[in-house]
Amino acid sequence: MSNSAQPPQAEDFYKTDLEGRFFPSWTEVSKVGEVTLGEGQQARGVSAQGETCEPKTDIVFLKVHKSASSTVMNILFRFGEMHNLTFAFPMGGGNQLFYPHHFLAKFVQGFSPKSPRQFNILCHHMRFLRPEVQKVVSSSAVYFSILRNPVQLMESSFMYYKGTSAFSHVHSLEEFLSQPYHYYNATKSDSHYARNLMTFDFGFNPNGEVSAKRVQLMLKAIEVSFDLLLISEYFDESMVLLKEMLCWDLDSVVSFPLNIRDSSTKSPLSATMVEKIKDWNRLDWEIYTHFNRTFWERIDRDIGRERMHREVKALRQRQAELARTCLQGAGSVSPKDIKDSSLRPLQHGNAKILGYNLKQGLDKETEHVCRRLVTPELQYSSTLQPPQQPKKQTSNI
Ligand SMILES: Nc1ncnc2c1ncn2[C@@H]1O[C@H](COP(=O)(O)OS(=O)(=O)O)[C@@H](OP(=O)(O)O)[C@H]1O
Repeated sequence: MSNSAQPPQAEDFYKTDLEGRFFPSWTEVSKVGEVTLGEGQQARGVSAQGETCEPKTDIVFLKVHKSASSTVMNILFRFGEMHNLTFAFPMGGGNQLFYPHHFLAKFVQGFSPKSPRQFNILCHHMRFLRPEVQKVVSSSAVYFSILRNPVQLMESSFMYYKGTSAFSHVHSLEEFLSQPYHYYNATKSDSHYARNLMTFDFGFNPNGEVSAKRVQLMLKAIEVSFDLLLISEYFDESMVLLKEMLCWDLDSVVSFPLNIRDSSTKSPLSATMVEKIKDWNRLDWEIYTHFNRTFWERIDRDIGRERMHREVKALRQRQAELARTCLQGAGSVSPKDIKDSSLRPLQHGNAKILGYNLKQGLDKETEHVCRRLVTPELQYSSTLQPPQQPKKQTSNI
């Protein structure tokens, strides 16, 4: 990651640890050897401070595109399945809540204004609209989302949404950035994939003017609605914050990265391109830099960096242990090498999305746990979804 792509606050936290490690985190940690159960193994129902707390089961997760949100969703699917929680599935059997429309309660399977219903977990892709969301969850629900550096987000989005109107006529992201208004038409229904995608997913206008006042209003509105904003560049730290907020144990937030791209479909970004992407996505940049700062302030306030370091270490050790138990080889594999077709993730645009092979000969219970960890979003969602009307939406974009 280019330094100039990174806002100030996030860089200095055990830098060397993070620089060498992005994917797959367990390959490095697995060298550590023995797995010890540290503070991270807090029993469910007991907070890190030793006070009792009730695990939270009413949850709204705004699944922001291209921000590691499928990995978070897998965590929610596993927790919900294990604890028999209800999910707000999209009506008609689709995978998205009629995105890119603003969310409406009636998009949820089983909800109708005449017989309103509340669900435990709302986590499928949607464009956020708080008053409508509030109709389908408890008033005590916890709201959270995840953000990603808009520079890397756009590079990912360009490859994944290569077929959309703004990107389909250019050969490279560089070409698009050389004259974006030539290719970008804000009135097209898929233009949001090309500019301020986070701003759009939070429900705001991605083409709005960037005045200080407007930015402040947007940040305030997000702050009022969301209890926690995770940062995908600091995924493990995010999981520690999440488990603390939800009063869950460490095992509940362990994951393998999902929906990850093969490096052959990633493009290097020059310093000039980084600056252009920041300018082009100015609203996203404002959101990201603000909540990246408050993320670290929250860690300092609630956990402290030393304890965070220990918790992250425990989490990575647990992931390494699970990887050794569950996976063939060192980690993710190319889609053509995934032996079990039910574990093959959706391939989209120009992105090559990696997956996993499970070890052979696992006992039934272990196989179940391992399979769930690596089941791609669409397959997992279908498994959990009760039988319903013929499908209306099918794609993952
Ligand atoms: N654990 C973890 N930490 C950091 N980053 C992660 C993690 N898991 C997934 N990813 C990266 O997230 C990108 C996919 O995001 P989404 O799952 O939100 O995409 S989607 O909108 O649902 O298609 C995708 O980014 P790109 O590889 O750059 O495309 C993934 O690599």
